[in-house]
Amino acid sequence: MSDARADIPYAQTGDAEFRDYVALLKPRVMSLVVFTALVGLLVAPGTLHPIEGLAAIIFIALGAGASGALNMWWDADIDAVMKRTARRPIPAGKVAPQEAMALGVALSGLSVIMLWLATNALAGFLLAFTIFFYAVIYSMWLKRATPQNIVIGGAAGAFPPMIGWVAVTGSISLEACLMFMLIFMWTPPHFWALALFMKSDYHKANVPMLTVTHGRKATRAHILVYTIALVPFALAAGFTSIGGPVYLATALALNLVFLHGAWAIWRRDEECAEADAYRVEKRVFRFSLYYLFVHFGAILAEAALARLPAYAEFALRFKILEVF
Ligand code: HEM
Ligand SMILES: CC(C)=CCC/C(C)=C/CC/C(C)=C/COP(=O)(O)OP(=O)(O)O
Repeated sequence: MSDARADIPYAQTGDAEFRDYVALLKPRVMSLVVFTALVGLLVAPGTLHPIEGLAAIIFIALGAGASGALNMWWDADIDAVMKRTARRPIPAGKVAPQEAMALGVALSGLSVIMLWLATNALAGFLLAFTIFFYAVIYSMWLKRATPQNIVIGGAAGAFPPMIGWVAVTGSISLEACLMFMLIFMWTPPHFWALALFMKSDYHKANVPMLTVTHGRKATRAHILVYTIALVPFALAAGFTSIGGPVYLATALALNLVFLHGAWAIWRRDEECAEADAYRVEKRVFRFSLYYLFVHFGAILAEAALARLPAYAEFALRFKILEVF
């Protein structure tokens, strides 16, 4: 393992603002993490007191943020040379690397302990494992070691809905595993579509992303293969307690569009892709975010529909009581 951040002199401007510390927590990626964790928590069988549920989501978000800060601390040297990341708080000289590390460690400890206390030990353990996986296994080890970095490392981002589910039930189920697999199999096409139009960044930073090590043609083929492998997991969830007709119809449509995009990426000739500024690749990357968001939205919609009769009965009884 190479020493990533050893003695890199980041000029400190000393003018860190609150928003720089927020940026360390990778808030935009956190939004999807929070949403998927929230869905896991809301659709799990059983109930959590609303205050406990809110606390669980806040601590999962804090844990995700903590792992983001640790990732930015470790990867500051990479971030400094990539155009997309050069303005992050550490390479920009706003926040000292040690400060980011301290924030990451402190928030990790706090979020894990608080999630444990608010819900249960297994949820706390899974959050700790997820932070460890993203910060240590992915950032410190795999990212600089193998082009399979994001395939294995992607597991970190797949845990949040499982953590939400476990926070309620205290155990792992088939449904929790399918939500995990949905994100796990989705991550490679999500990321490689982006890497196709960001190749020079990773090349410059010497990060062994698939585009750099195996070339663009191989990356295009990998996107197609992983998208095909993703489909059965996405559809299988429709036949469990978190699925139903709304989910299945939505998943079918989303997967057809995603497959079509992956196919279009695979079919592309490099010269024509470059000539039209990677429009297809950019479209597939943007669609990947929509894909995941809407899948989890459909899971939530199924849960709401399933609970509708109970709510209706409650409302009806309430009205009848009012009459008498
Ligand atoms: C190892 C796995 C992953 C890698 C390498 C990766 C990489 C990236 C990169 C490089 C971006 C562009 C960010 C930017 O423009 O600064 C991005 C965007 C994004 N990713 Fe991922 N991602 C991964 C997994 C995930 C997971 C699991 C989620 C959520 C469940 C996720 C959610 C997002 C979101 C919401 C954005 C859009 C952020 C924005 O608006 O800029 N990603 N991802
Ligand atoms: C609950 C919890 C701890 C969740 C956190 C897990 C999580 C959101 C993982 C996502 C992985 C991710 C965004 C990788 C980005 O790769 P990168 O870091 O190489 O991207 P970069 O080049 O933008 O830094």
